[in-house]
Amino acid sequence: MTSAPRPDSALVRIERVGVVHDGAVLLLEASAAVAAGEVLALTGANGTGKTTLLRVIAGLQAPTAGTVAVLGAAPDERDRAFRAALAALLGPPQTARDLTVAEHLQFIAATWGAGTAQARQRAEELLEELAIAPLAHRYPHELSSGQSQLVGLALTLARPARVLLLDEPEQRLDPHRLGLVIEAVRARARAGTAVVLATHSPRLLEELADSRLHLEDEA
Ligand SMILES: Nc1ncnc2c1ncn2[C@@H]1O[C@H](COP(=O)(O)OP(=O)(O)OP(=O)(O)O)[C@@H](O)[C@H]1O
Repeated sequence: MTSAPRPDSALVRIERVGVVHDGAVLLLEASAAVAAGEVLALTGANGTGKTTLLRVIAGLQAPTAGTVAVLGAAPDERDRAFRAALAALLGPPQTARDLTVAEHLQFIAATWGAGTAQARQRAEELLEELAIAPLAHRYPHELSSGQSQLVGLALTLARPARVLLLDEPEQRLDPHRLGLVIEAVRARARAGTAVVLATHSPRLLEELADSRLHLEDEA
């Protein structure tokens, strides 16, 4: 009797993924697998390809070598099922000048199926979780850089996600706020989300990461 092939338990699998652009190496070959509930940290010096690898997993950049699978399929940014499975904070999020922070959060929740009351509640929960409730009625251009980072994270966490990608979530955060972010990401992982994050923060690495992929420059 032949047994059926076992489904891949990894929500994210990258195999020998590399990116070359105009003759320049953006990312040397990288391989990793991330299961539900796991946090993989990408580390390495500036310019070793951490953001590039996150962009590849998010379907924003095609690899020039190797393969990447998210929930068993190649990333497709325009596929709604893929968009419903993956949330990413890669640089400042796009925001609308005429919507407050709370309205942005409600809008995202409503986009993904929440009714009005539920969307409002979801927004309040995220604002509380990241201690940014006092910013609820600010517009995006009325925030400090650290506050913008927290709001960007809240907007990302407002999306449904079995896979969460974060590029240096520690940026511009004070130690207390960084602790809140670590808690928030840990809670998502405990709920079964696979997390891939790039970081230069020893604390984040120590407190959050289950595994680490260290990227190197071209020798
Ligand atoms: N649009 C682009 N065109 C050409 N080269 C690029 C482009 N974006 C990034 N690179 C190059 O790709 C390499 C990897 O950049 P990437 O942003 O992925 O590094 P990183 O590890 O995230 O760096 P950091 O720690 O500074 O954030 C770098 O050498 C960078 O100069």
